[in-house]
Amino acid sequence: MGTFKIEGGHQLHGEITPQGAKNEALQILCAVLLTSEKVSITNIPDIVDVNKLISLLEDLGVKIQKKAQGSYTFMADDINLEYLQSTQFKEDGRGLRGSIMLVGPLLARFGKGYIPKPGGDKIGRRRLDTHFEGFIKLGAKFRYNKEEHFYGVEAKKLKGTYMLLDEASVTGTANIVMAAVLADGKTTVYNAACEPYLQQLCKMLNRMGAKITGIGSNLLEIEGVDSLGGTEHRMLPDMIEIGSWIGLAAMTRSHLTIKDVSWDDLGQIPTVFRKLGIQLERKGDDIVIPEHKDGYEIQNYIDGSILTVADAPWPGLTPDLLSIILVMATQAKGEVLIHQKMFESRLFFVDKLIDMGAKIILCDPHRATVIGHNFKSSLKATTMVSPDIRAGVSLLIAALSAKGTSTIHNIEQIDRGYENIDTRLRAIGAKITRV
Ligand SMILES: CC(=O)N[C@H]1[C@@H](OP(=O)(O)OP(=O)(O)OC[C@H]2O[C@@H](n3ccc(=O)[nH]c3=O)[C@H](O)[C@@H]2O)O[C@H](CO)[C@@H](O)[C@@H]1O
Ligand SMILES: C=C(OP(=O)(O)O)C(=O)O
Repeated sequence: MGTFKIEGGHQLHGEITPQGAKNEALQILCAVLLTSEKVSITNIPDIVDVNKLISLLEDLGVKIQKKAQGSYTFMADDINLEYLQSTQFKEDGRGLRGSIMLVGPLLARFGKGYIPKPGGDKIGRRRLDTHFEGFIKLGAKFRYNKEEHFYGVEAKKLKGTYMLLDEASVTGTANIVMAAVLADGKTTVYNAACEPYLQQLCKMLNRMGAKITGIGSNLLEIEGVDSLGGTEHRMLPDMIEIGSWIGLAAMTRSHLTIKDVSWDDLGQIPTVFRKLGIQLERKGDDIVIPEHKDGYEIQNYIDGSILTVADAPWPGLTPDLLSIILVMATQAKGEVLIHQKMFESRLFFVDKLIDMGAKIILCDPHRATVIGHNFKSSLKATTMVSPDIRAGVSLLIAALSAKGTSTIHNIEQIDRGYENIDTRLRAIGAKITRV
């Protein structure tokens, strides 16, 4: 178990460049299986989950060349389908959530796709019904081995159809779209998820020869084609990392510039931070956060009632930023209700913040009320364990703002999604070491 030691209470300064988007990378990498031609991808983040997926692709027989940091070519012209039945695949496939998106492309191109119950954050139930109901609608036969938690779908040829998803699942929509692009005829997917990750995936598939319309909406129409070709793709900056750096700047009252953020793809994110009192300036494509010398004040609603920050499928606020917003609110002036609607176990980490002196009432597993200190009292350093990727980063931000030296164990959870976070934090003045 890896550990960070953090000496908190220091102001940070300088520029930070966000990595490529983790959740986009996981979709895009799976899509290379849809063609035998070369696919070149840049801005791939060097993080544990992505590297695990690249190694799964390699084990499947994909030829991979690293051209430079974050830049790779992939060629899936000789796939070893037997690997999918191996014990190694049953082990490695469960190492991350994103591996589930291997199924759609494999089913579409090779007529079969298998996956062990995938891993990812332990943040509540994470069902896969939407994915498999979609494949079944496209004509696939489904089986599930309960003992091994091993899922399988098979079909000689998928057939386009209409489907109304039971929920706007991000990875579910990606999986279904990747299956439908090679199906016979037209598929309509209603209640589709439409995060920038998915918009990027659909645009890439269209460049490969797919015929997808409705990109960015919750109604996708996909006219099946016989085959797809190679392409080039560049990952967007990671909007969750961008939100994390905004939270960090606020809590440490630092002047930070976040470079090349792709503002137009950030949706609600800047607006929500502004409602929490954070000043964000747009300079070209950068976000500049000035030093908040006098703190930041949470806005109430027009009628004077307390602000609620809740997650919702895109274009609502992503659930992946709620833990960061919650930690930031602990030093705001005012109160806010954080409502994590999607996941059941993502707010339990507030216990640690309470130990550190934060004023939080956990109302139930989904809701927490935060009463900010307005920097009148700082958080106290402590020892903690990172329970999941976003809670881990939130605790790290809390530790960087706290008085004294904190210890965070299980930092593998943070490394799953943040590239060289300690090195990048040291470059802006943080006192953090990996032990
Ligand atoms: C690898 C990857 O891309 N992971 C992201 C992806 O996970 P993932 O694709 O696994 O998440 P889903 O979109 O399937 O759903 C997440 C959770 O939200 C619930 N749900 C979903 C849609 C909906 O309309 N109502 C609803 O309640 C689901 O039941 C589930 O518990 O999307 C999540 C939701 O943005 C993010 O937290 C994850 O970081
Ligand atoms: C929940 C997350 O990731 P995953 O779906 O990979 O567990 C996340 O990125 O916040």
